[in-house]
Amino acid sequence: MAIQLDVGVLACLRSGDFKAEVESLERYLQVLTRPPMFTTLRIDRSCITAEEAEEKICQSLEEQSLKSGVATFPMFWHKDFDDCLVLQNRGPNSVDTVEKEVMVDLACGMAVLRGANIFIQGIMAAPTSLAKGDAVSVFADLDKKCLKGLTTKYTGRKLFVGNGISQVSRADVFNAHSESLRGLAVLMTQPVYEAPCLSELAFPWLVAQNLPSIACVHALDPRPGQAVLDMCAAPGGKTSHIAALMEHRGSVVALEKSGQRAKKLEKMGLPGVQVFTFDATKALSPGAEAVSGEQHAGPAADLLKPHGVLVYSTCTITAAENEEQVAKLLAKRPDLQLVAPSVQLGKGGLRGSQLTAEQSSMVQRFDPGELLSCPGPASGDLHNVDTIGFFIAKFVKAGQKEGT
Ligand SMILES: C[S@@+](CC[C@H](N)C(=O)[O-])C[C@H]1O[C@@H](n2cnc3c(N)ncnc32)[C@H](O)[C@@H]1O
Repeated sequence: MAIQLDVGVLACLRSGDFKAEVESLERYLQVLTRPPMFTTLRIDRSCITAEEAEEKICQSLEEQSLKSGVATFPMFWHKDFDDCLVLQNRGPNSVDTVEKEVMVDLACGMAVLRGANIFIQGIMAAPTSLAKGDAVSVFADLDKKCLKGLTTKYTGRKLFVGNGISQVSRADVFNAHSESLRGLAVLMTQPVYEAPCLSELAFPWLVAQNLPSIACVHALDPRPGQAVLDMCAAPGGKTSHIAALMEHRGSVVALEKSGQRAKKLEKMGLPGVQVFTFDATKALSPGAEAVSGEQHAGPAADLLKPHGVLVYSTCTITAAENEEQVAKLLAKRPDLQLVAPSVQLGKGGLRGSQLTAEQSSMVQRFDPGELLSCPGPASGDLHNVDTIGFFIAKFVKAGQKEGT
């Protein structure tokens, strides 16, 4: 698969003074055409020991491997985080297609690239002859144009994601009653990209989470008994990590402006976590006012107590949402000091941003485009770079009193 820019736009950029920008854009487009080559699992070490967790995960991966025939995955503990297991994915494999084709929707296709099997609701089209036990080739509908229930081969743009064994007939899929809609439809036996199937690792003490999100909560470094405010909480990956590092002792207030997402988070029943449907930009101390267009670090600084720690993070790599927000906050709030996290995995800030060299060295920018830079990251560090795009900045508030 390749992502292509409009030829006219590209020619225009190349003809101008944008050579570096075009090169960097092309690097991103290459990286974005494949899934990350690592899966990271966060373990709530307040519930289980490292040895027990590792044993149970290995056992589950071996069971998956026996079912699907896909070999199990090399696994190691992240050297900086004792609650993070890293699994090495594989691919792209060269896989020959078979005659029967099953089309799946784009979201389902993307999940298959990250190790999932196919459930009935993801299927868009299948041949009329499809029977349980058939070998099938699975394609993702790239343009969302495949008609549900199509009986002929789809001829639009499609991405081959691998082969599998159908667990259902066509009638099972398209005449399905609502209760059977959740069933397994295709067990992937020859995926183009191989990764552990996360739905099969359903342990209460395990969360599949991107490495930068894990690094973000470690930068905050919450301790038992403290009080923490999570201002954009759902689906709750970081909230649950905060609660785990606090060993579920202390108080975590989780704000989420979407009622539906807040409800789901509340249903997780995390001990010590109070969930509120609330717009965090309105969570200001009396007398303070939100400035429109500013990110949540505006109000958060007001709410922070003296010596309190504020961690600002985004899952984007744009300077406008990252370095520029940090620079604005530092200019506006002399009581906030930018500090380096104890573990610095992400690279520093963008060159040429509004941050000084010293400030840049303290923020963490996770930028998958680095994978293709020259020289690239050392092979032992690939799992720290082959991640989603992310940004983390940590501040400490000045003050008289002790506390967090
Ligand atoms: C990227 S997700 C956050 C991921 C989350 N921190 C985690 O680690 O699982 C962003 C969430 O912030 C919520 N959100 C956006 N603006 C908000 C606001 N002003 N107040 C509260 N929540 C907000 C969105 O509804 C969405 O659920």
